[in-house]
Amino acid sequence: MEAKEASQYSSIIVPSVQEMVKEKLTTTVPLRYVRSDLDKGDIDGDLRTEIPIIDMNLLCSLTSMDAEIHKLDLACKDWGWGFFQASFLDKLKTEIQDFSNLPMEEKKKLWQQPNDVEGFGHAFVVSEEQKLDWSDMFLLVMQPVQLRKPHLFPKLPLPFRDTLDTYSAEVKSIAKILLAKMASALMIKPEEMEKLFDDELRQSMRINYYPTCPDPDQVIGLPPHSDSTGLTILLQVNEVDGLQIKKNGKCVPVKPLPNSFIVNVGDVLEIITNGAYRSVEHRGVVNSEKDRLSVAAFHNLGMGKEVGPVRSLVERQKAAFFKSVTIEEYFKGLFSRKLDGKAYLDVMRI
Ligand SMILES: O=C(O)CCC(=O)C(=O)O
Ligand SMILES: [Fe+2]
Repeated sequence: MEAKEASQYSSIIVPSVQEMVKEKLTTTVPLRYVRSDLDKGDIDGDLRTEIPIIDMNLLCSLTSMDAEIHKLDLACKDWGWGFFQASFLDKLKTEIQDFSNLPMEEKKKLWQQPNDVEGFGHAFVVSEEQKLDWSDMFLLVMQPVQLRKPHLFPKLPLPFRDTLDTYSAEVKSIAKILLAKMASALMIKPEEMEKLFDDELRQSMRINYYPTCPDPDQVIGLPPHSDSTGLTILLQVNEVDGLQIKKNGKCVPVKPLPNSFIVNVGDVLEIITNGAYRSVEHRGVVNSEKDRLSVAAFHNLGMGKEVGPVRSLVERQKAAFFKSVTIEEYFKGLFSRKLDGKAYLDVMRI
């Protein structure tokens, strides 16, 4: 029942950009990828625009907890983003690279099926006329484990399958720690947050592959969007630039830092915190020299949970700024649209 519901979300099957570039099927950009519809954005070249770095060790130690929670709190209010230190994930990175370079006949076995968004392919393609992104993705629901698709997860090559399994459990526990600290900073009752992100919490992994492009200014790797999740933990796999976030109307490039993740407040957390924390718009740009890889772990509410501002905040602020809907309704609406900045959040606004 649950797995069936999950597979109702789908996206129109599109060509693999990686294949197109590798097979030299194109030396110019096909029209469907030319994004004259998008604003190129003003790049913020000011080196003082520094993304806050949160130290996970400090955050979790009792003595200096207050200062680091305050930093985390400010980062979420002001940016929707932050970094924290973590052990270096060499093995995972190498295995993701190898996985992305599997021969096409192997990848085809893991391709999206009709009426399902999981597997290799793309998401948010809802019409044959729609412009396409200069990227390929591989999407997989990892948690709760009973929602792993039998035709996908068990078919992943070893040792990548085991590495991804371990990574999944680790980032899930990091996400839970961060959510608990955020609840504490906002004076949300701990049990309210715990109940929302309990053992049923859904974690999806999205591996993004951005091939080189003969004319990078004409295309977009991933259009401006905010993540439609609670919390995203993003790893820039091969340390190639390409991620940009929007801050005060300008695009700020996010340099990949070794030993760090990017933590991203998603729309669902903005709703839950009644707007106290803001999801941030970001995009992926490509270049003509180096392929780029990233892996995003999205953490969301489990089946049957309600997305809406938590009671303790609504009581204190005496108003709810967002509607409450079931997570199923929320996703049905989301996947029937193309990615468009923070537009879907406005649909939820009261
Ligand atoms: O590739 C990146 O750095 C960003 C990926 C992203 O925004 C996403 O998967 O939602
Ligand atoms: Fe994103």
